[in-house]
Amino acid sequence: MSTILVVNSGSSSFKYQLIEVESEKVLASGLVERIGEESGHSRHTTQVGLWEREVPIPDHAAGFGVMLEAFQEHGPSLDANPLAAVGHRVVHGGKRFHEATVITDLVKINIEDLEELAPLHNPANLQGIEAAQEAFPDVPQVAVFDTAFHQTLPPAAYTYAIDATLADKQRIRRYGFHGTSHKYVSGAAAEFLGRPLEELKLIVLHLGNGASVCAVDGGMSVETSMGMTPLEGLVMGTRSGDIDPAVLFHLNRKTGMGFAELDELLNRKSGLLGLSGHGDMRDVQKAAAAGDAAAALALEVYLHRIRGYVGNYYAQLGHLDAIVFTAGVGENGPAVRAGALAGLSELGISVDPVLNEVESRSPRYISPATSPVAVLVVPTNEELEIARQSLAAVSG
Ligand SMILES: Nc1ncnc2c1ncn2[C@@H]1O[C@H](COP(=O)(O)OP(=O)(O)O)[C@@H](O)[C@H]1O
Ligand SMILES: CC(=O)OP(=O)(O)O
Ligand SMILES: [Mg+2]
Repeated sequence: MSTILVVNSGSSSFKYQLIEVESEKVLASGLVERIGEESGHSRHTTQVGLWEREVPIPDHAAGFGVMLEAFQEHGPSLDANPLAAVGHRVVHGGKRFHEATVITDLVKINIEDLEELAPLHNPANLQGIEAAQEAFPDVPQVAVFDTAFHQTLPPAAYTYAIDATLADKQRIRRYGFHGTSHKYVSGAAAEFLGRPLEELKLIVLHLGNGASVCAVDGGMSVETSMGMTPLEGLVMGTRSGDIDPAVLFHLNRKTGMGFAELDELLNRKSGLLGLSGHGDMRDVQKAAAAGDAAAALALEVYLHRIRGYVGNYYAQLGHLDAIVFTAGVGENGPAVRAGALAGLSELGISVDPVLNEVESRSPRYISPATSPVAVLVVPTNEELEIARQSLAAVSG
């Protein structure tokens, strides 16, 4: 059995799982959050219990230390489960990385070089890698890139219509993100449908805090809504998604806001948060239900954007076998699923109101049995996919 520690470092938190890959057994999982705030929070879950701690966690290195202490105090022992690898989620791999890669100094330089393209994510990913190298100097570290699955995008999908020479020099093109999730979910959907992935045309809606859509043709990503950075596309918790770039010129001229402020505005103060004051979908729904007009509009904008992408990608694919919902909102938000696909029955897309309310951790249909296009909920498992790819990278 091969045990892999999977580390998913976010900007202010990280999640981890200790996974026995062949059996898909999760030996432990946890979360270290509110890194850099006055008081941090950690949770460690094993097969025998759950432990929580409130402690200041100044940075990701300290957060990694909190995780190691949890393993020491509550198990399972990392000596008894020697690690085959530590698998790291790395958000931006640029054009260079097509698959999971064993981390060398050169790979780290490349990840650092891409920080300017993913300022919320790559610096945190790198800190996680360095903390893991220090804690486990003899264990191979593997980077699994969010961008890798989208290396199959055709030029028509990844090219921005701007000066080609400048774009090339500055690495400006669309890369796409959440690839580990889109890949895992496509495979799991094919398995659930009992059909070869090679034959299927799918639209995957990854609706988490960050959110993106992917058109998957025969198992390959052919179009996706995030672009050069994870800012483009859908409305997200705090990110605007698509916006006319001239808004930025206008704000700069009118208010004097500089690039740092504009970056902060679109990445951290927009999306659901900017529209309603709430970045978490559950809070937006609660406020809308209580009659808050701003929250109701935020929901409408969110759903309108998804519906537009579904129509767009259906047209790009020319045929559609299934639409697949995944991630926090996609897996747990029946109202969002129904709202996003409302009015599409002429396209063969409908959601069954009873099936849509079923709560389950397993893949399931939410479309009526007679629907030409299947609509599914398939829970994502980025950690298992990272563990599988990490094992393949160190074995191959
Ligand atoms: N029952 C639910 N109904 C609607 N939204 C939910 C529900 N449970 C979780 N969510 C939403 O899922 C989002 C987080 O998704 P997740 O995939 O965990 O995000 P990330 O991994 O990007 O941090 C939050 O906006 C949260 O409100
Ligand atoms: C790439 C990205 O947006 O990731 P997340 O959803 O974890 O923020
Ligand atoms: Mg996520």
